[in-house]
Amino acid sequence: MDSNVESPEQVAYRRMEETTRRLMEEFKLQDETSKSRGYESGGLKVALQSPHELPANNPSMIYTSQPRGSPYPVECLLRGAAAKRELIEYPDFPQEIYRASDLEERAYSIVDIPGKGLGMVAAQDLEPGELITSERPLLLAPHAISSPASLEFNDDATEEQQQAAKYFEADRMLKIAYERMHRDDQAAYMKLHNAHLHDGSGPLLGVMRTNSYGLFDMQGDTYVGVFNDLSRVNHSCCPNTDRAFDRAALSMQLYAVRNIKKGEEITTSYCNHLAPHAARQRALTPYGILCECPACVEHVESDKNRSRISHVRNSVPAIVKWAANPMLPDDLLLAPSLKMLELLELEGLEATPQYLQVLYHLMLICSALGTSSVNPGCGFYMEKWARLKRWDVKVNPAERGIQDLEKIRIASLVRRRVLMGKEQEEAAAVFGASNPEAE
Ligand SMILES: C[S@@+](CC[C@H](N)C(=O)[O-])C[C@H]1O[C@@H](n2cnc3c(N)ncnc32)[C@H](O)[C@@H]1O
Repeated sequence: MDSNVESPEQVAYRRMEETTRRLMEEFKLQDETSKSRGYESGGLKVALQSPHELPANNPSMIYTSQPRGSPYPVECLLRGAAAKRELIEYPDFPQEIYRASDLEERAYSIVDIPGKGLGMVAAQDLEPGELITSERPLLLAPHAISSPASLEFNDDATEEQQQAAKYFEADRMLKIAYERMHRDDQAAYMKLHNAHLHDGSGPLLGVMRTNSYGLFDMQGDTYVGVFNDLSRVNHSCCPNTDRAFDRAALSMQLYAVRNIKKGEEITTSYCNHLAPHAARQRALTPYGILCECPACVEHVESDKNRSRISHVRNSVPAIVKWAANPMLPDDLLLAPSLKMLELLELEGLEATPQYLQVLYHLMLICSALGTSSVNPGCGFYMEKWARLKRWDVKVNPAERGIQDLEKIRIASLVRRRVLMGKEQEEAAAVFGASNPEAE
């Protein structure tokens, strides 16, 4: 190899040094902590003490590799001692995970995708709910790092100067974290795509802004992470996967939300993909993406469909009322729910809460109607729902599902007029005297 040719990492380092020099000159900075003529930074005190020795309201940035002692740690940049404490005191933290590269067979590979750079494709057929990979970030930091609140500006500082100073400070903070990272992780970070080469972001911030996913909220900050493989997944407004962050293992899980064929591209959403086309395009512009997914190509029709879908609400109380009232037709809720499911699948919106909500409604409706009268029946929708719902980190799906199913079971007995003595009492307790069957 020609030794005069710079590697991508060397180019990135050189650019980082150039940016640093230019900004040091522009703001007359003497060293990292000195006061400049244009602005003063209070954000760069580095705390190396144990979090237990620092007061909870200590504003210093904490640089820490977590989980400590793990062969596969995450370089974390945390805002204050309380944030570090909250991170490491999370229930069951730390759970160890495998690196995808340690596994003999991976469910995906990273390849060139025409017009999109690199991307992830399925190395095998995948089913809805199937885990594709679980990966720890290379670097974790507060989302708001690119606008440090601790900067104070002179009155005559222009907006442009203020923006440049914010990006500069952010890159300096990221540089400290970067220098603590393992060499392999540094190289992997620098190889990632940077869509912010010309807007004043330093190279580390540019990579972070291009490749990070939101992970969780802690102490009023949203934390984001940059990944080695997961950051290679390209965007689609009809994504075939969804993501869930496991805090105990400090890792992001990527799972299929519909059938994915071997060789098919694996996609995720970088924005609110239920929003109208124009809003999505605005959100994707900083990534340099002109999305050509089916929803963007046919955006007039798709916007109408997505607007209808965005109005899907929790209808469990209405379903229970219908189930307990035999005067109402059997297909009152079944037909519109089936149509809504079809629309969601047509739009490729399986990675939305609305999809789960409609599957759940169908599960309850079919349960009330009895398995024999509906095809494919309650079990079919329940299985689909449960496969995706198990990734929901917020709710214990088993508990909620069982409670609602119990209500529906009683309501459907009312509907089918097959109530026994004890069930009549239960129905009276659930539906009160307004229910003719329970009186
Ligand atoms: C997080 S990276 C994804 C991996 C990237 N393709 C790479 O080569 O490393 C985001 C960048 O990928 C490209 N990208 C992602 N989704 C795209 C899409 N739907 N169409 C075109 N380019 C896309 C854009 O250049 C974007 O800035």
